[in-house]
Amino acid sequence: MKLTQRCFGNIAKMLDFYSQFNPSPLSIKQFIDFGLSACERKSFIFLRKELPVRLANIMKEIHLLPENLLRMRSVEIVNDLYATSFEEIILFEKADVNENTLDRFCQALVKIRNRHTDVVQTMAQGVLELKESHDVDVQTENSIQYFLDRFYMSRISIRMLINQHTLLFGGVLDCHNRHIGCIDPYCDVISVVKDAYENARFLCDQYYMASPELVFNQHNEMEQGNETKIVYVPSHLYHMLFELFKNSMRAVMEHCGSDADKYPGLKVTVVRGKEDICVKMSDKGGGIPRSQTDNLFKYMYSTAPQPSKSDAHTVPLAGYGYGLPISRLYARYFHGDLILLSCEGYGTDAIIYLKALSNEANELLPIFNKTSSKFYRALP
Ligand SMILES: O=C(O)CCCOc1c(F)cc(-c2c(C(=O)NCc3ccc(C(=O)O)cc3)noc2-c2cc(Cl)c(O)cc2O)cc1F
Repeated sequence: MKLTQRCFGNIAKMLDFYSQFNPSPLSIKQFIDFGLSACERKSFIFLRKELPVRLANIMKEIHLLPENLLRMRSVEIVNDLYATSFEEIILFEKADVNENTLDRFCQALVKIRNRHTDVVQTMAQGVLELKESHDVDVQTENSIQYFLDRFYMSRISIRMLINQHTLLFGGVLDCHNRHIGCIDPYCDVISVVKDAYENARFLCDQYYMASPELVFNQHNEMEQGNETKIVYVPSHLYHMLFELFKNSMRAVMEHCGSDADKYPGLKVTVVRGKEDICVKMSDKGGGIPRSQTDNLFKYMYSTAPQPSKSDAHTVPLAGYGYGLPISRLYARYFHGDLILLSCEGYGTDAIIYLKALSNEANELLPIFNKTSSKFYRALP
């Protein structure tokens, strides 16, 4: 049954009910403390409210999108996915808290996570459909940028809650693994840097038959001489680093030309400060003009046609163009950031800022309210 028919049912009322609550941001410290106590019942009681609140908040924004975007086939598909998942979660609202309910809840979360696997690509397809069918003015482009940053941040946060619950209580217990869900309390930053480098280098070698070397150093202001460790989600850090390595390698190889016999190395500096952990990646890839740097973070600007399967080997470092904006969202999700400092004619520095202290690494969540909806109301 299409969303529109369902929406006039009780979903609309339930959406209004749950969207009146603000999402409750958790810090990495709270994720860790909760994970160490590992009480499935408490987690269930928290999530059966928090997940519908987060889903309803972003669904209300989807419904405020400009008509011509909302009517794109791919956006309707995403809308339906969210409505289906919202319906499934609110079924647990008044369920008895027993073994059977807890098992069914875990299964429902896994089903929802799988259902939403391709939402980033599907939304990108929706933006492409809009670009190909309508003229998009600057105001609409800005509202799409505003929405997608909030939409993808919401998706990162919902998947974080689902992953924590299913990893902690989903039955696959690995007592040797010191991780708390998807969080590593002792994440070694340099080892994630090396992993991301090796994998990006593999793609670079495949296409360019060569790749820049990695030169790294670290400075620990708080514990002189010690390696920099952080309480963090390794997969988030890996995602950011892999994207930055791909971009730096592409710039260096294109700038120096594939016949060069030597390529300037990529320099990575990891610094542990009192408040921040910084990972700076410096390349000599020729850089981009300051006037163009912001465009790299724009969804509309970088929405490239999907790399077709046949020529997927041609530009392996290019994805859907969403790599950088979403990497910045991962950094911002726990109150960090990702910035680009390019010197045209020389090269580019990219800096990832992370919160050094887990009690300061709070989720940054979009909140649906009068302010945010005013942003959309002005649209045609
Ligand atoms: O498809 C994807 O997902 C990857 C999408 C992204 O693809 C790009 C890419 F990997 C690398 C660059 C690039 C260039 C370049 O290309 N310089 C040549 C030119 C000179 C002038 C102008 C101009 O005047 O406009 C534009 C480019 N220079 O520095 C960078 C660069 C960019 C980032 Cl984000 C980074 O972390 C490190 C870098 O070295 C641009 C990309 F766009």
